[in-house]
Amino acid sequence: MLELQHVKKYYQVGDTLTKALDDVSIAFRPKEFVAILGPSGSGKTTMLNALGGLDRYDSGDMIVNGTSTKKFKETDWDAYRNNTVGFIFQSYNLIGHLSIIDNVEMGMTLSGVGKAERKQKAVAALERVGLGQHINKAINQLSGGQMQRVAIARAIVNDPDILLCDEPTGALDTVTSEQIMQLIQELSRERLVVMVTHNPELAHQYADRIVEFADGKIQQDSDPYQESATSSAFTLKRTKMTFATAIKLSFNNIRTKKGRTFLTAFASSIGIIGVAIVLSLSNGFQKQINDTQTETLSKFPITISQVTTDQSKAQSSMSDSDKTAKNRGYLVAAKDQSESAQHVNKINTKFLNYVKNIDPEYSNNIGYTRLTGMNLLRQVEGKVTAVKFSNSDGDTQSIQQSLSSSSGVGVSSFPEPLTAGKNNFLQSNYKLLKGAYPKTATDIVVVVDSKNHTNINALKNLGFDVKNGQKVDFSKIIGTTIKVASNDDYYQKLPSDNFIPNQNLTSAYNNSKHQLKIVGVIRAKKSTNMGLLAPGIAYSDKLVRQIIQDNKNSAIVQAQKQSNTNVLTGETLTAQTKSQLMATLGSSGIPYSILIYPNNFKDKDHVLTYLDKYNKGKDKADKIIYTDLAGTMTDLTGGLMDAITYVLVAFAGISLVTSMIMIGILTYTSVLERTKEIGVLKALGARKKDITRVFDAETGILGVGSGILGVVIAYLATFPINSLLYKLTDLSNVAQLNPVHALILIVLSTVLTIIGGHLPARMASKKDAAIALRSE
Ligand SMILES: Nc1ncnc2c1ncn2[C@@H]1O[C@H](COP(=O)(O)OP(=O)(O)OP(=O)(O)O)[C@@H](O)[C@H]1O
Repeated sequence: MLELQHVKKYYQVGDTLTKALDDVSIAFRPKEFVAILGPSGSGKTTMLNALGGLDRYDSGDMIVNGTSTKKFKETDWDAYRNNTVGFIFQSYNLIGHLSIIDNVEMGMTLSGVGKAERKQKAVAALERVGLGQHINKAINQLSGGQMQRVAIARAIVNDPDILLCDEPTGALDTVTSEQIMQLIQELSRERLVVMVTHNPELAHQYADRIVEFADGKIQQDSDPYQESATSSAFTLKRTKMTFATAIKLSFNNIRTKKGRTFLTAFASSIGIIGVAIVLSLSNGFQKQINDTQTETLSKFPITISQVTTDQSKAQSSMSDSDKTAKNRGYLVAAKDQSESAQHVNKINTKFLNYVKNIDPEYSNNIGYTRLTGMNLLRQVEGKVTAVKFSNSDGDTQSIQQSLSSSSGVGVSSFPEPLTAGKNNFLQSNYKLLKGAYPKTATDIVVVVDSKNHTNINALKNLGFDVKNGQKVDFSKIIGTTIKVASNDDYYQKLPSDNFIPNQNLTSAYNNSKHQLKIVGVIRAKKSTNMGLLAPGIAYSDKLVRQIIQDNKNSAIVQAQKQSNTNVLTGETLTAQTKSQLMATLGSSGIPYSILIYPNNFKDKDHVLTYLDKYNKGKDKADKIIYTDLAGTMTDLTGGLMDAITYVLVAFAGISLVTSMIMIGILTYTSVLERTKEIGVLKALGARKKDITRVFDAETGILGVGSGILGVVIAYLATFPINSLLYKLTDLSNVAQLNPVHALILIVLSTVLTIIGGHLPARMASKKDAAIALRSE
């Protein structure tokens, strides 16, 4: 039934050659009890391992049931060990972290026997070896003899044809040894039993046949057997461990080392914690920024100025500014960078009408800044005095004006809604501190900042006698009236054809058609945050339009139109300064800049699309370039946030890799620790793949565990982080862990740890079963 033919197995270690099996030929009967005797190191175990398919030999052949094993593949050997052979070892080789039943069932589990059948067979085998009453004990609660009985039950549960025993009583006392020998003798009535022993008495007492070994050779055989050439069909049932079994094995193993596993999972979760916190913070900050943007930046208008900067040109010139050209022996006369990026927007009536036709659903407020001067007169202590709406004490006005007209911040005229009653700019952005919101074109308001300050120059320029820091009661200001004189009343023509302000302002004052009145004091709402209107006086654009209407055909405008010198000062004018002066005098309805206030952040896109449509098919020079300050800021902060996140995630990622290496080391340790178990599993017929699977399952469990642990810790950490951030920055709930990120991180942790543990797992699977079993 089993035969070795000229089997040789040599070990070459350094210079010494050990002939563990030196041309061994021996045949066994299907049912007999063979004892192998011999001195230590004579090759007994080597032969037993060869018979059990645990170890390969250098030459010769083994015949099983008339079939040569020369053509056996790895999986055939696995199946052979699983179906045909049962092993009993001196040191029992039970898997400590599994129950008695699980140990006995393992071989069947590997060959895919169903659960009920497994249980029934395992219980029967345990009863057979006399352990029926101890089934529920843990392995470490059993005596040596009982453990050996479990091992015997495990060996015979699959009813193998061959039982191989390597000094089964070597570790047992005399009485127990006798019992075990009786049991083995009983089993040999149904099958072939080959037992290696050092004990000649026991061998002679129980065995049917004694084979004596020395120096790798059979010295004596008490009952040799000649195998007749039978060739009965010999089929092997393939083994295959299910993933569930792998998980169960690993899970049980992990359970026996709870403390260590927890520490490892915690240590390797630090990477995940790092990444999760970084992500949740950047997530939260981005959200905060977005909220602030939608809330505050949406209040920023889209501005269209007569002179603007072409951002695309400005940027491209910036990016190649660091390239140094070679000395070519000439220089280039070139425009200044900012000048060459300058674009003149041809704002004309057609474009003004286009803007006016914007859908009020998207933007209901359109403001204008104009250069138009107003001839303001006020009666201060009975005397008519020229006053002005201005925040400056000198002539710096124009710089401030052009700045505010291109950014939309700090302007003095407020837009009136396209559709009344809806989305009113003043009412939605400004709080009334006293008085009333303006109703008519001649109603003006005083704007104060969050500290209730207003610009002192604005008050001084209106004829109020105030000192820095002086408190002025609302009642002193509200109700103040100012008159607007027409150009014709305000300016008088000299015989020299030049104009000067009228000496008799009283008649101009009395002739005035427009009486302005300060009706209220307003302050930007908290949610607005942004001083769109400069502290000081704010008036409606409608007022300015009326003044332009009045002055368009005034004498001074007519005269200035004809002349290339300033009709007030006699200065020579360039085309540009002339048109500026004309605008100041109120000659044209074309504003210096247009400010479009979108109703909210989302509507801004619609507004931009609407503006882009105007440019379609137009020449570059005829295009209208707008400035979207809010958009520029959004892009900037978004990009910045992304960059910071990438850097931080990269740092945290390093600790992820560290975790991965750690898991690798841990799996390696585990492989070393479980070498014996690997040997046992192989002896039971586990394939290489199955062994890999067991360790992959273990690292998988560890990966999922550390991923979940990391995510949970990171989630818990967001609470103290948030309360700290709240104390520091007043921002609430900044750190927010995105569930999708959490899930991705768990998957990532699992994948990384499996990768980290896979190499040691592969190593484990390649371990030589015979060597693994010899390990202590
Ligand atoms: N992996 C190995 N590498 C080198 N030599 C080995 C290896 N395994 C076994 N040997 C040698 O092969 C010889 C036979 O060993 P084996 O274990 O088969 O002897 P044994 O008769 O079973 O000894 P014992 O009764 O002490 O268990 C010994 O000299 C041993 O040192």
